Amino acid sequence: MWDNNSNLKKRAKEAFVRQQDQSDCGVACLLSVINFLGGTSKLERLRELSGTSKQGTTLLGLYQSADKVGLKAEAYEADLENLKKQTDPCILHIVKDERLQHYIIFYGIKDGQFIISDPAEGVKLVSPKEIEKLWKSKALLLLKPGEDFTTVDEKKKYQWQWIKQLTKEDLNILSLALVLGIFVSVLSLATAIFSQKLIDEILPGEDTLKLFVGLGLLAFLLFAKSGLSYVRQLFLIRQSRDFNNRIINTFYSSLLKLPVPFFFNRKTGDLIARMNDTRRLQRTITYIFSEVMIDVLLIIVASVFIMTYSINLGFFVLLSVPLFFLLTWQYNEPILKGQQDVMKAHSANESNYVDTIQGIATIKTGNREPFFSKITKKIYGFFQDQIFDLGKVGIKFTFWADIISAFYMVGVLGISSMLVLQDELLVGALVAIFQMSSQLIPSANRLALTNIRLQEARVAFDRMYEFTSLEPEYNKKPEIKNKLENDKVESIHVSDLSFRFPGRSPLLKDISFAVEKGEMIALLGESGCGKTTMLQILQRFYEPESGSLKINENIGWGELSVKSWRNHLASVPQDIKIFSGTLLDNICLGDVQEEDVEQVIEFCKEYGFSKYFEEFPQQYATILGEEGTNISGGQQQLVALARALYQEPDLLLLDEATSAMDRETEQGMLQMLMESKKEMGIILVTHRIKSVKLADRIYILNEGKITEQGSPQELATGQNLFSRSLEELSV
Ligand SMILES: Nc1ncnc2c1ncn2[C@@H]1O[C@H](COP(=O)(O)OP(=O)(O)OP(=O)(O)O)[C@@H](O)[C@H]1O
Repeated sequence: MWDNNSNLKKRAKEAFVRQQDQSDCGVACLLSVINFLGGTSKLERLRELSGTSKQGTTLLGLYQSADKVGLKAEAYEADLENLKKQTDPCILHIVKDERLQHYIIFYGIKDGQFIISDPAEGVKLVSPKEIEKLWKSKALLLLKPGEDFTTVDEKKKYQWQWIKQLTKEDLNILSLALVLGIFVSVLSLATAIFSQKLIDEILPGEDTLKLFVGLGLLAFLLFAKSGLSYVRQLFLIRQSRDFNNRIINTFYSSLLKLPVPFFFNRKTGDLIARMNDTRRLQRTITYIFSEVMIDVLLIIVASVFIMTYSINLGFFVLLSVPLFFLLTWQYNEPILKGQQDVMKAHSANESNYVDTIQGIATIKTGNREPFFSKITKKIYGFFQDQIFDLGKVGIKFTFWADIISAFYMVGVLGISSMLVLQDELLVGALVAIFQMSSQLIPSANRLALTNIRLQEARVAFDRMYEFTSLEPEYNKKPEIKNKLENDKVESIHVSDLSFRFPGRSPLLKDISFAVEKGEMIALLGESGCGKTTMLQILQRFYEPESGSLKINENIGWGELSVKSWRNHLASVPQDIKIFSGTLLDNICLGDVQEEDVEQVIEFCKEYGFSKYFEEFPQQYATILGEEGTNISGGQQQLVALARALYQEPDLLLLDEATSAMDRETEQGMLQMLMESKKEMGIILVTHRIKSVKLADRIYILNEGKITEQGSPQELATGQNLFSRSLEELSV
């Protein structure tokens, strides 16, 4: 037991996360516990994993999200005596002020008092009596680190490996750029040295020959500097291009491997903003690898050079450099916070653009342009305010950096002038020292800003890494062998399948149904009863909570990889996506080769699509999507149906796939499907009773369960949704 553990309260305080609003108390508790155990996560992610809504989080939602972040969670009902004995943090479900549902954390006991972390108030000691009063439900969630729990240190290690992997190919080119940079910096000191020789030796000696030789040498060095600088810049932009290509490709391809719900729950604008953030990463990497060394060298070389004229002056120069670092240290926090705020506001702004442009028709029909303009103005205004605030911090920083530079330049000039007056320094040397000092200041300034640059890149990197570190759906079970490689799916049997969205009550309960090749079955049910979700589970977008699915009666679902399973099915969803490209591209969804053209045209003729597609302005070459012709909802469904059938699936999932078609087209397509089903099994989800009537079997879903099943003839005589809809149809 943690009795009298004085360190515990301190650790609890360090780990404390304050709730942002009342609905957040559960996830704030969870994040505090994660911090306490040495891990790391984000409120946003926990909110999503736990299904936190405006009403808050259920204990079940917390349990499920804890499991997903690698914690071992156990839910109990306990009493005060059991609680006292706990040696791991526990989230308690309490009722505050007799009405408010709330979560708090119990960490342990100190001097007979309970160490409690309340996300609304902070860490405090509470008497057993008070706990008894608050903790009426006696429900607690015990949390321990599980096998998959990643600590901050481990995360850093993975991040470092990721960065190393990404920059491995750049090291050669960056090293070359570095070497060239060193030459360029040393050569840029040539002017200063020549000025000194000119003023102190050549001009007083009136030696014209020496003057021309000197000028020639200077010209040569300056030309060499320009040439080397040119080559170095070329190297750097090449590295920048290659690095950006590499990082975006890596980021984007790992993004596409993430499970579908990830995209359902994210704003497109936020993803785009994060991709744009990669440039910050590239700039910092280039700077760290190629310029930091140059700045360090320039400061050392210039200081040593100044020391050769005057030791004291050299020390003065060297000692002034830390002042820039001191200043940066002072401004580190506000600049970092400002950068984070700007990045967040940038994401929100991009998301708003995507949202409003995608919803333009709804906005216009409702004459809501003024409202959305106002919202956009506000969001953009907020984004600009964040840039402004960061700019203000930047200006203040620059102001103080200028003051330090002025102090430094006056100091250098003052000391060297005194040395000239005391005949310890020649005027030419003074000019050279002044020139070198002027070159040294920007280097010292840049060097001092390294930490801020690093932090900025770290924020951008963290935002990217958050996504790239998520588990891709394909890799979940890499050892799986594809048992179905050359075989076709002849039948599927779903048994006792249950499913719920994180933190929500069960949506599908013990669902069982079957479909065989040559059959069309229909799922019928009220809106929101889970039909679309069932089809999404079949596509393996979501994992069911329990139940099984057998393919061809003997292959378990888990014995197939997600990828190979999807090779056997095709779907027409409710929301159809038409991609930018020709009609042909949209049907093939891949590299269209010359031989495919004939094949697609033949396929469309055979399946009865050609009479619709030949009416398109350029027939199969008609450009569709964002940059092309807009097509009607019914035409979009025709394209999507052709796309699905062209894949020759064994299982076809149709979710309101003909709802926007005219009666005649719909009848034609249903007829075609009735003929095609000999090659596949079809699952139809529709509210259209005329289509349902064509099914071989109907499954009626009600309140998450299949309440009735049978052929249309069998169900028509009973009392159910199908028979009632039939009656309405005949009225
Ligand atoms: N990603 C999600 N997270 C949480 N709840 C969700 C999510 N997607 C859907 N739901 C909820 O699940 C329920 C079932 O949705 P689903 O789309 O499966 O219904 P449906 O039967 O297909 O409805 P319709 O006939 O209107 O198409 C709905 O209440 C919906 O709000």
